[in-house]
Amino acid sequence: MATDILIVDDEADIRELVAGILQDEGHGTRTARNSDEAMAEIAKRRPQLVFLDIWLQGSKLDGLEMLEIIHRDHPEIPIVMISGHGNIETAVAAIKNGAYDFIEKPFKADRLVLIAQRALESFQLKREIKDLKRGSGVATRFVGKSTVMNQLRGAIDRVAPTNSRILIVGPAGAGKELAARVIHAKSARAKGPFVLINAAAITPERMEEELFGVEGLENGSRKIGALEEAHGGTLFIDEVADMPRETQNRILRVLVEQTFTRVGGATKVQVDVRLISSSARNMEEEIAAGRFREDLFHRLAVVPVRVPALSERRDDIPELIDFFLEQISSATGLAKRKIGEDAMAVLQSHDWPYNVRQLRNNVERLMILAGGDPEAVVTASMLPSEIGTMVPPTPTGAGGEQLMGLALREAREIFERQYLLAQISRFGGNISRTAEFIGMERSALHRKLKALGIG
Ligand SMILES: Nc1ncnc2c1ncn2[C@@H]1O[C@H](COP(=O)(O)OP(=O)(O)OP(=O)(O)O)[C@@H](O)[C@H]1O
Repeated sequence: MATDILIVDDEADIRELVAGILQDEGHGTRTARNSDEAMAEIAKRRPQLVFLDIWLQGSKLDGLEMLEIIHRDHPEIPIVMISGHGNIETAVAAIKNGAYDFIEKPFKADRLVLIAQRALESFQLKREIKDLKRGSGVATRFVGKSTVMNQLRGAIDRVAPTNSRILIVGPAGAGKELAARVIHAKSARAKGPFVLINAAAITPERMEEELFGVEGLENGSRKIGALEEAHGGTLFIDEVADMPRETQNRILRVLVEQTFTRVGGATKVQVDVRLISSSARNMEEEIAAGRFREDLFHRLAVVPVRVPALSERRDDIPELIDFFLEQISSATGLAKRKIGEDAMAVLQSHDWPYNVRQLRNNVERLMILAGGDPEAVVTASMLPSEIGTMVPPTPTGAGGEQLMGLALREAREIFERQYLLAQISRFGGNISRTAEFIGMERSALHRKLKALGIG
């Protein structure tokens, strides 16, 4: 991810110099001349690092006052004070008040680059720690008060404390994995590991090694598999219907015999693992077609749990959107957005074939596309065409609004193009994975890319 450094200085020369040096190192920079501009930039998107001049001529707040506010609101952002010759004492005081470091004018490019590097690493570390701390909490927060969600919650509360094996069924992206995590978190195994293995993402050849581990590797070592890793906790097999027949046979044997051997080994391994599996496919059909063993199905689905499609609980959509705005904003620093009533109505009536994951991805996309103004309200006309109908600009006598509408549409296309290109490059050019991630069908993404003049 590109870095984002804010440089606050009243002297244009210094701003340009610092920005230039950092840009040469590949960093992204923004600049501000005074406290008002700086605060507006920070509100727009949380920077990863701030260079802050101690003396800010013609600014409402000086550097030390700003330090106090930024540090209070965003203690995780490192702030490097830029001090003039002779005010080292002030710079030292700034460090006592929470600044990360200071750099004295005139400075050498090398020192600036080094300080920036170190400060960015500190930011990254703090964020990772925060994510880790937050991880379990967020990952198990199950949003939604609709009747179907309350029923699901009730079912989860009943099955969680038991040790029964559970099969969670429901459409793609509806929250099956999340339900499994909630069950684990509410079980007596909560302090133990939660290990996930996705049967659809692993080749049949590797599946057994991943599940059971391997013995007798080249250097004589062994690798433990998911079953052993989950000892004392829960093993979640996602898309269990995609498990090859041979692996189904072995799993069944493990469930009957309660022990297994690693691939290439003879040692009998015994583990204490609760098995939760999930499937987006209709298991009865899989069994009828001979693709899934019926006896295994009955052993896995001691208790079946169904996660409803998003279209069965439209009442939950506003709360889910709020939750994702908050979650994405705190994870990425993007400004939260207000969703206008007309946009909310469209979002609530959309069918969401890829369910909550697709909704979440669209919220992220809107946050990126909404541009710089954090106060801007997302209207129905800003929604991507595959969700709402793109509302055509209101024709007026003078044609001004129409032109404005066209300009907006063009700007949105540019943003959208950038967004899609960024996602595609994130997945190494793999269109299928990109499509899955942003919750679009592959063919729809292709059409969209064509329409935007890409590929
Ligand atoms: N009720 C909910 N509250 C908050 N977040 C949710 C909820 N349901 C799903 N999510 C979020 O939506 C995304 C998709 O959910 P999840 O991965 O659990 O779906 P899934 O059914 O397992 O998907 P797949 O079938 O593709 O494996 C995740 O980011 C998850 O955290």
